[in-house]
Amino acid sequence: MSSPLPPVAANASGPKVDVSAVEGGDSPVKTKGVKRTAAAASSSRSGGASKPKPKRARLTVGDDEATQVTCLDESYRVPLADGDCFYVPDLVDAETAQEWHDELVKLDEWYRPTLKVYGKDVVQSRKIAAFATDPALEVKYSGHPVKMSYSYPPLLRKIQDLVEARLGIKFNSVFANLYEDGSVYIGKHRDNRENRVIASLSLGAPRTFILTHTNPPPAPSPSPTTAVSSAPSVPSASASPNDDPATAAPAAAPSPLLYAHRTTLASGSLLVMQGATQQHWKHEVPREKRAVKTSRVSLTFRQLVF
Ligand SMILES: O=C(O)CCC(=O)C(=O)O
Ligand SMILES: [Fe+2]
Repeated sequence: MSSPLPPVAANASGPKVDVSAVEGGDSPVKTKGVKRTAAAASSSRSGGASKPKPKRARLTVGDDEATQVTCLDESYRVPLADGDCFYVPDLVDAETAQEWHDELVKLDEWYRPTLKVYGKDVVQSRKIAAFATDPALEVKYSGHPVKMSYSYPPLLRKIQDLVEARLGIKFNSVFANLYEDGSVYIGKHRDNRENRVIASLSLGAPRTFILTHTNPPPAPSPSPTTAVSSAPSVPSASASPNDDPATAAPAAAPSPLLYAHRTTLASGSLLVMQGATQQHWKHEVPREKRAVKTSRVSLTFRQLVF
């Protein structure tokens, strides 16, 4: 059985930062974070007579750190309320995507992380493999350090180069997920705001992806006489037949923005989440035991600010 991933930020030697406690959330799946150890931070600098302060995961980042994807055509936008999300259905063709999948599943770096779930250590059934370009970058999932590899396999480097060229930004890490079949899933969660941009490349079996707004507007009233749509994504019911058109309040125009979104991530597709998306939305790849019998790899390229 697959368990969802409850990642939290911390590092081995610095003070612990439990981002999940701050961000809250109604699912057992918490957030993911990053920081550098004092030792790692100093080892990545030249000189360093005075010991630098440990860099801690933060919940907010400055505007100057806000490198975002700006070059994608608006036709790729997923019109989320309070979110900044794009879906490119065909970053690479299906044949290439399958070839990459088949090559990546052979990597030595795959492992099942151990998670703390309600105080107990649980081995996750979904394998992951994590890579970072910066040797100072450390991440914890739920109290356990992620096994991070600091050298990229050539294919992964090639893929990251391609994604970076397409999006016009650089990433400093990639977390790969292996969904061996439809029984493997990732529960509803959000990744923390240190993930300034997450670009997820899907390779192999198509999988359902669900985005849920954490604070949608109230549903419209069921009563036809009092019906006033306050949920912008739901078209408002027409006014009651008794309403005098001259005096009736104008119906609220339905907003084109979404408060929930369900889609299928095609093989070779790229999904980009950035801006305030993680603050206002949760996402998941649900179990599809019957429908999905083959394997999928997602490469989640991350721009982690630390
Ligand atoms: O596999 C996916 O498409 C999503 C993975 C994800 O949400 C994550 O790694 O945080
Ligand atoms: Fe995620």
